[in-house]
Amino acid sequence: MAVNGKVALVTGGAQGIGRAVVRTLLQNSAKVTVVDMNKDSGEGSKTELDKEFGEGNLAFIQCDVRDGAALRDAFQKTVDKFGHLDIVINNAGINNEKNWEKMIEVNLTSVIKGTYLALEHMSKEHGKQGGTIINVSSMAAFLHSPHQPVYTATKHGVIGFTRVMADASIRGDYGVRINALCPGFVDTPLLQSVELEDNMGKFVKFKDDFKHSMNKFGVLQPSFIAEGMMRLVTDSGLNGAVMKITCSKGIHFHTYEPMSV
Ligand SMILES: NC(=O)C1=CN([C@@H]2O[C@H](COP(=O)(O)OP(=O)(O)OC[C@H]3O[C@@H](n4cnc5c(N)ncnc54)[C@H](O)[C@@H]3O)[C@@H](O)[C@H]2O)C=CC1
Ligand SMILES: CC/C=C\C[C@H](O)/C=C/C=C\C=C\C=C\C(=O)[C@@H](O)C/C=C\CCC(=O)O
Repeated sequence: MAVNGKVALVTGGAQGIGRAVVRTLLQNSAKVTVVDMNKDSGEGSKTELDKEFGEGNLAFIQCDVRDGAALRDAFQKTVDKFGHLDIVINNAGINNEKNWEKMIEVNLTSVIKGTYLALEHMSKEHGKQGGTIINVSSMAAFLHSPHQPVYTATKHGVIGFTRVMADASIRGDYGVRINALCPGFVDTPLLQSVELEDNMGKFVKFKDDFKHSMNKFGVLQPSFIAEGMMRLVTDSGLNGAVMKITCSKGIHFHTYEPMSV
């Protein structure tokens, strides 16, 4: 899929990885809606990006992705404003082992909601033109560690859900490619949460292990993750692939044993 002229919706797009991919999409002449709960970051980011790429290419909608009605409304407003929808990146996520029920709502339940809403606006089963969905997981799903039990569970869930939906898209002829993306450690504000008892709860005592892993495996830049996302958007042969992005191997894909019949 060429990106110029396409319409994208990015959750959690006001900062970090999401902001990096929003900027890359705008660089490639896409129209973008940023859906984020942080009004100040969202409006600040829009002001900066409007200066760089001109007004009329970027919309910001303040929305907590856990609010299903508000998320549905954000998708509809995007189609009303830009005419259609082609790319959805379910990126919003948190690290909060203390309020782990909230974390499941953000990191997994809202990714499921975002995927189903994306299909309503893109799938041929709804008479639409097709598109691409990227659901953001993590390398935490492959290299578990003792301090993020529920975060790890949510990221495993994103992969499992995404792979099944990619199969459903083939069988149902949705015309929509659906991928999971698993970054290693990335230099964003999220990483700071590992130091905080408010986020880590009783697991904060393991923070030195986490920092050891960061030192061992390295920390990536958000722009490199955006590069991986753009490859998933533009390469039509990747439906269902699980992309991994690490310092050691760069952009690569997880290989699964073929299912025995
Ligand atoms: N930073 C890292 O090391 C890694 C991050 N990830 C994942 O990448 C995604 C993005 O993370 P980062 O950019 O690092 O985080 P970040 O904390 O820098 O940015 C997350 C954005 O999502 C927004 N957000 C959070 N909860 C929300 C909600 N309920 N509704 C709407 N917006 C909400 C925040 O306001 C923020 O703008 C997350 O899913 C995270 O789990 C995956 C692997 C590594
Ligand atoms: C407080 C921040 C919260 C979450 C950040 C992030 O989501 C957590 C990441 C957790 C683990 C990252 C692991 C990174 C691993 C690598 O970079 C690999 O090079 C390690 C080598 C092999 C992994 C096994 C495999 O590839 O299957």
